[in-house]
Amino acid sequence: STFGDKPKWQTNELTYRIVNYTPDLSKAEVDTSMEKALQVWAKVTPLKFTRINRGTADIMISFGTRDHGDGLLFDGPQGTLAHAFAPGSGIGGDAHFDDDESFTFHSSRGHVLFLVAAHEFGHSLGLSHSNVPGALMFPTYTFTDPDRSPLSSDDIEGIQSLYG
Ligand SMILES: O=C1CC=C(NS(=O)(=O)c2ccc(-c3ccccc3)cc2)CC1=O
Ligand SMILES: [Zn+2]
Repeated sequence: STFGDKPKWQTNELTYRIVNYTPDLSKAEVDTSMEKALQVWAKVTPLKFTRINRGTADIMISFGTRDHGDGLLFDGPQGTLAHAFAPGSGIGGDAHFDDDESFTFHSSRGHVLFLVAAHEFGHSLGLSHSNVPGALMFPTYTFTDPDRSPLSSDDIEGIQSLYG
């Protein structure tokens, strides 16, 4: 049935594009953060992510502030760090990061871009929030060692229920 089904991608081959960059990190650090964040999900599903550098990708990744063109305004420093859209055409799957925030590469001061992106890409793939504290899809940010997978068993069960 179509009613009530959580939206998901109808293919396992997805493209992404990093449309612009934040001054907080080097270009290479942003590229690495996004690649690692997608790999978190690719490791536990049949999903494959391919980067494109022009044109329209399934997951368009961009940094912006305040009114950045999707009608959902960012709120300046603190508050919302990012948002992402559930699977679908057009803006579906896209992830936007609030450039009034200070993102960091791996220190526990500031928000680790890799962790925020991994959470947002959970939404881009069709996940909603988890009620398990410490889960990657829990609504509040918690710093975890970026050298380890941030996925809890609840996150893995959630994504495998969609793309197992
Ligand atoms: O669904 C929502 C709505 C509210 C959001 N608030 S946020 O941008 O401040 C945010 C909060 C927590 C995270 C997060 C949670 C767990 C691990 C890593 C990041 C990411 C963004 C972001 C979000 O994804
Ligand atoms: Zn969220």
